[in-house]
Amino acid sequence: MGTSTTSEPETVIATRDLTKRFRGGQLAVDRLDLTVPRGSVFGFLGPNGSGKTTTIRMLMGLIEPTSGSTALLGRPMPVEAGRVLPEVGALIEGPALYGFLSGRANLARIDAADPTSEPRTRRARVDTALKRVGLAAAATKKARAYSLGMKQRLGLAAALLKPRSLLVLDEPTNGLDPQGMREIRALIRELAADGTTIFLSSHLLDEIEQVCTHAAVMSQGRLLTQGPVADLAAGARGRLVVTTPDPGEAARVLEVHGVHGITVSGPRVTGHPPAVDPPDLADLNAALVRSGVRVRSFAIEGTSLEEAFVALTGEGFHVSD
Ligand SMILES: Nc1ncnc2c1ncn2[C@@H]1O[C@H](COP(=O)(O)OP(=O)(O)OP(=O)(O)O)[C@@H](O)[C@H]1O
Repeated sequence: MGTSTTSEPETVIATRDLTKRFRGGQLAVDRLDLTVPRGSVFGFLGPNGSGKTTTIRMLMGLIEPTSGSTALLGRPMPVEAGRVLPEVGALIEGPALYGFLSGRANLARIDAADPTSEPRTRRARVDTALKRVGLAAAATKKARAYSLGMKQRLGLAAALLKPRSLLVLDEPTNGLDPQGMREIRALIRELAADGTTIFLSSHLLDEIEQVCTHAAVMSQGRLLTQGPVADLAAGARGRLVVTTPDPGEAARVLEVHGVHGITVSGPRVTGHPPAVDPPDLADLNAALVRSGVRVRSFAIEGTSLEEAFVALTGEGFHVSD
């Protein structure tokens, strides 16, 4: 399923200087240049309030940008929305479902609302979509009896009633328990394996690392970086972790030697090594020992996206769930 554009553009989402300033003056998205390659699972990462939902709403033509431009599937939006949007499935801010209807009846209603969908093949389309998301057995249950994860899967099924080139999912695992999250992530991987480009927002770094091939990192409406996840994570230097019975002195010595963002928790002192590539860790260790710090362990931990984020912003990736 998936690709039905004739032109098959290599870039499925491209924004240039995309900006949204709300009426109150809030600059939610600031000159965003996003490039989402075809076939990617693209994670749009950022803490709460960093502008992800606003961007997605602009991409889908739900709100107007203040300035800048957007192209979906190689076509300018919103002027070509009529041609583009049928190829784009979206799940934004949770699916709108009727609790008193079954999962199947909900999908049938959504399908019927699409003037281009053929009524005679509706049942087959709905059943295929239900099967796709693993809800065939629960098809006749009322939607209000569905778990949050099942509701989310039903929302995805709605987005999959037609073959799509692109799926845009806003925080698809938000509010789900770990099992629900695993199910949605597995489904995203399956859809991607079929060739659908998937653009998903998340405030969860590990989620992006688990499912995405590419990512863009947002902070306060601005794009910090974008590219293949492996490249972003490789750019991080990792966190220095020292365990010692002398944490105060260790912190002082490390700071003098250019380690920044130091935190002390019991015997554990962590921080970011100086931006020398590669940092001379042997010298750092020797400096500690010279100052009489008793070093029990000295290691670099994790070169994850989280470290990349910290390195880019100089701050932790704090989010309120
Ligand atoms: N309709 C609106 N009017 C005014 N300000 C808004 C509006 N919608 C969002 N904002 C502001 O724009 C900024 C970005 O919000 P947005 O919802 O896009 O962020 P987000 O990264 O999606 O965060 P979350 O994960 O919490 O939804 C925030 O400061 C928010 O308060």
